[in-house]
Amino acid sequence: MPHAAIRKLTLTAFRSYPSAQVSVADGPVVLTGPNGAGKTNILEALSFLSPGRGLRRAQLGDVGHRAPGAAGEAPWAVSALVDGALGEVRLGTGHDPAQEGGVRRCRIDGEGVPSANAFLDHLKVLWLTPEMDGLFLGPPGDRRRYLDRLVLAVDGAHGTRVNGLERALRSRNRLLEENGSARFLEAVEHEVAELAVAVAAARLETVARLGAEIAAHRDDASLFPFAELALDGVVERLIAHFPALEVEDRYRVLLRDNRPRDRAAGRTLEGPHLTDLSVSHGEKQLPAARCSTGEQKSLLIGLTLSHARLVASMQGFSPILLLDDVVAYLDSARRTGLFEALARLGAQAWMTGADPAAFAALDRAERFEVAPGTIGRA
Ligand SMILES: Nc1ncnc2c1ncn2[C@@H]1O[C@H](COP(=O)(O)OP(=O)(O)OP(=O)(O)O)[C@@H](O)[C@H]1O
Repeated sequence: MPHAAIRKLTLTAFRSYPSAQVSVADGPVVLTGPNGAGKTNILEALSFLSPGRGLRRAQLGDVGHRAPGAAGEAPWAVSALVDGALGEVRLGTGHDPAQEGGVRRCRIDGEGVPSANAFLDHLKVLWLTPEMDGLFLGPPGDRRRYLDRLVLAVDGAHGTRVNGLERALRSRNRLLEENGSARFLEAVEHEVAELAVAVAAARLETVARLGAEIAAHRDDASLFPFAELALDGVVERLIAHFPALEVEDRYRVLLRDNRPRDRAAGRTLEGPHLTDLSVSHGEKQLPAARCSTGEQKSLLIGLTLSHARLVASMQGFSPILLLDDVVAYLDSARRTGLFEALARLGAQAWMTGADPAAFAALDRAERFEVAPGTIGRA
């Protein structure tokens, strides 16, 4: 299967790098170096080649390089020469606090584009980071965000839908607070319901596709357990029982009936903005939250691989995978299993770790040594 590949990455005033450049023939790419050297910063730069706030969910003003003792926010930029789904392209993104306020600027071959959504036509970037280890034990909001990233990689319009729903809900909450007229409330609830059904339906569709992808590869799940996924939310339940048009009507009635309760609470208490993604260990039939730490981590690796396969089969093009500190944790059989799975997937994977020995079994890798502020071939 053809795959997206970063050929050259250029960082300007990005995190610990005043400036840096990495050229890669194809990959996989291994970044090693001591703790705090700047390995994750490179993956974060690559994660800005997709919509959103990157793999750290950073504030744009925190990303610019700050010399020791320097104050204020610095402008930063990431530029990448990419072999993407539509051929070779240069993607650029960055932020200048003096000019753009809270907006990340994006360019394709030097031409400004409205947002990083436009990058999705060229490549998808998926990631797994140590911060995600707590996903199954953390608040539903984290799982919802994770779910929406899963959906976004296969359905580029999903981010716009989710943002639209959030905006419409804010309008409804404001109208409730200000005792707005019933006519205005009805109009905004109409919009909320329409977007809510679209968001829930897109999530359900991706979860179903991902479930089918996981089921198709269940037999190779001995190293990374297979997950069972379900969505827990009011609109998702309605979709399971009623035709789409009726779901919208029923949710609108629910919103109308809930007005006094929601006004008192200061927010909308039911809807897809509160949906949870439930994940279980398929073989053990155990909720992921009750699995061991190692099992939870393996479940996430299995999910990441399945998602990458789904994205590849839907786009006919493998995504870029960013695996931060994933390999060191695995025993040698699982390391080899992961390397083999990545090779089968044919995706360009960027992997980090403090110890180069953890990547010894990886064939054909391009290896880089990272030290504070610099990156060079190992
Ligand atoms: N805006 C910034 N300006 C300058 N340096 C920064 C900025 N943001 C983060 N850093 C520095 O980047 C370093 C962390 O880099 P990074 O997280 O990439 O390390 P790492 O190599 O992945 O480490 P580990 O192996 O511990 O995960 C820290 O020393 C931090 O101070």
